[in-house]
Amino acid sequence: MSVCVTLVSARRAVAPACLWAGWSGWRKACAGGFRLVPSRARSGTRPGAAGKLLRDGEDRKAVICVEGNIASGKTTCLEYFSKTSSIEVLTEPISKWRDVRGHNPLALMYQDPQRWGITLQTYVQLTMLDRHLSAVGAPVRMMERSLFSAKYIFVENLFRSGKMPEVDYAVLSEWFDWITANICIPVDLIVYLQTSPQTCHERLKQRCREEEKVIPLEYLESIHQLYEEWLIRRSSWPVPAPVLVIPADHNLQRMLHQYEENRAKILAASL
Ligand SMILES: Nc1ncnc2c1ncn2[C@@H]1O[C@H](COP(=O)(O)OP(=O)(O)O)[C@@H](O)[C@H]1O
Ligand SMILES: Nc1ccn([C@H]2C[C@H](O)[C@@H](COP(=O)(O)O)O2)c(=O)n1
Repeated sequence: MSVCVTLVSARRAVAPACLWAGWSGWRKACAGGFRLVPSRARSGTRPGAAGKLLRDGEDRKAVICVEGNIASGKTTCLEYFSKTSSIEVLTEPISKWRDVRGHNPLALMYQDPQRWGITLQTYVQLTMLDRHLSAVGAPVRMMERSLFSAKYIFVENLFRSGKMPEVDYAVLSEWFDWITANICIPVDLIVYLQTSPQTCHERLKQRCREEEKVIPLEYLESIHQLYEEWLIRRSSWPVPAPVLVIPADHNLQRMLHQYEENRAKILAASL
């Protein structure tokens, strides 16, 4: 008999009604949530999974994370692949970052990173974990960014640039280390959309997201350097999966052509 640890998804974390209803009410409320089971019994399924909690039934699905600088074209790439029936895309939960119970931590972070960086990044960590653990119907899950880039790129950038106090960085790092030590976050392929910071700056201005109007070119240059250190030079943090680099400074037509050219390599992650 396998021992199952049942946790509730972030969407169900606060459930006062079922707490009052006792254990059976709790079980009922959790029925639509997810189960994390110890991977001990199937430690052969994924490297590094042994002993960690694994989302029940999801371990056989391929996970592709599309990484890249702000406005590098990740959403556009995901939109293109969303037309493939075997792929289910999961965009970044940015609408949540712009509205958590009426507050906008993304805007606050850009206004005052020293004060609000920890607030945004704690919430990003939670919502990205939720994305990684969410159920998908299709055999391939294509995600925009990952729990890993949230920590290795954005938290790191805030800290290194002196905009995050050391204690905030320490607390976020403790959370990240606990999550990755105890929960299996499988990634089979990273697709890195490699752009110049200048291209991103142009696309950012064109997209014109209100919160991002304050972003200078230097910010995009720092994010770019961190991505290059992580995925190209491999000199900073562990890379959780093979990396497919797609040069992404080209116009849209040429990018779509490149996506088509790389389709087989991308889908090979699911074989
Ligand atoms: N290859 C491209 N050439 C020109 N503009 C692009 C290209 N790809 C995306 N865009 C535009 O650039 C902006 C940012 O693209 P988006 O896909 O939202 O980036 P991301 O999701 O990485 O932030 C959007 O306005 C989008 O329409
Ligand atoms: N961990 C993160 C992830 C994203 N952001 C910011 C950067 C952008 O302003 C926005 C969404 O990014 P995009 O998908 O457009 O590249 O969220 C952050 O601050 N921290």
